[in-house]
Amino acid sequence: MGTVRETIDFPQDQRAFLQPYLPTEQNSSSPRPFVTLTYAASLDSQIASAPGARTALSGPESKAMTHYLRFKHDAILIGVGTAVADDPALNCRLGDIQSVDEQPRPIILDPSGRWKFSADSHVIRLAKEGLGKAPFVLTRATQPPAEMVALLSEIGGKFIKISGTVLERGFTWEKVFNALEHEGIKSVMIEGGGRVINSLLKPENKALVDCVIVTIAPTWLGTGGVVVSPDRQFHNGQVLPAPRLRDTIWHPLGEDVVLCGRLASQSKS
Ligand SMILES: NC(=O)c1ccc[n+]([C@@H]2O[C@H](COP(=O)([O-])OP(=O)(O)OC[C@H]3O[C@@H](n4cnc5c(N)ncnc54)[C@H](O)[C@@H]3O)[C@@H](O)[C@H]2O)c1
Ligand SMILES: Nc1nc(=O)c(N)c(NC[C@H](O)[C@H](O)[C@H](O)COP(=O)(O)O)[nH]1
Repeated sequence: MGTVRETIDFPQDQRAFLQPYLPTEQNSSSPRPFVTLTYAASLDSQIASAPGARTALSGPESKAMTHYLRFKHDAILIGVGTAVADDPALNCRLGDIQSVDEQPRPIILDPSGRWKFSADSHVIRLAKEGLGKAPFVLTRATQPPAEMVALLSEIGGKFIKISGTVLERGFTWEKVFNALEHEGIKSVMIEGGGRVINSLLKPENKALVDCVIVTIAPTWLGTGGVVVSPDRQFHNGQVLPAPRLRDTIWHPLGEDVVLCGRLASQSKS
């Protein structure tokens, strides 16, 4: 049975506040992709009610905004924890989309082959039906399983091998962005999950992030969920400055508030 084609509307008159935070043509001449870090959090800074639990936090208006962001980026990137927990679609369901060429490319960071996708996985099904692009899976494996290689290649996706050192069982971000640049990807929105977000907020990585867009939902999830709270960093016994946003806008959207800001240049101070 085919997938029901859902169409989401993000009204034109609500789009303007995001404009200063979106990738532009000027950015596209930069050697590395424009990076937007975006997620939805509860009032207790949690993005899921438990590790591995898919948790809807965004209301319909901010969900529509996320689809607009997907429309404005060349790629959507998630960690394997999110791929396994959410079986996400990773496509844009905005009415603006005219053809699959306008869809963002799903990128999954899966160093050790935890994501056991099949023809039934949401993102694969959508790509088969022309409702999204096929994923690129970043891996450390020299020989990923042949049936997965075949499934991806049938729909225009692939495994991309990232070699060299790995950071806390993850890839170094420079290598990830180099790989995306090599694929001609000029802008990427990083949607999570917890480990990916907390890693990007570390002092050594935060200069790689151009904009941060957080949806804050008016709810508390309670202890035990997936928390956005980067480790406190020390240097010579001193606590390093905590990440902080500048150029902020707080924009109410439905019952949520959307916080936009920038991290990058602050890390140089
Ligand atoms: N509310 C939201 O906006 C939102 C968004 C995305 C995910 N989520 C939730 O987050 C949860 C998953 O989060 P998680 O922390 O378990 O997994 P994750 O999605 O952050 O994936 C982490 C994995 O990615 C891989 N990885 C590769 N390079 C990495 C790097 N440089 N840094 C960090 N990881 C790297 C590692 O294998 C690591 O274990 C799920 O419950 C999902 O529903 C919520
Ligand atoms: N903006 C946002 N609000 C949420 O309430 C929520 N849970 C996510 N989560 C992001 C994560 O990347 C999910 O995996 C995708 O939101 C899956 O969504 P799709 O199936 O692709 O529509 N993101």
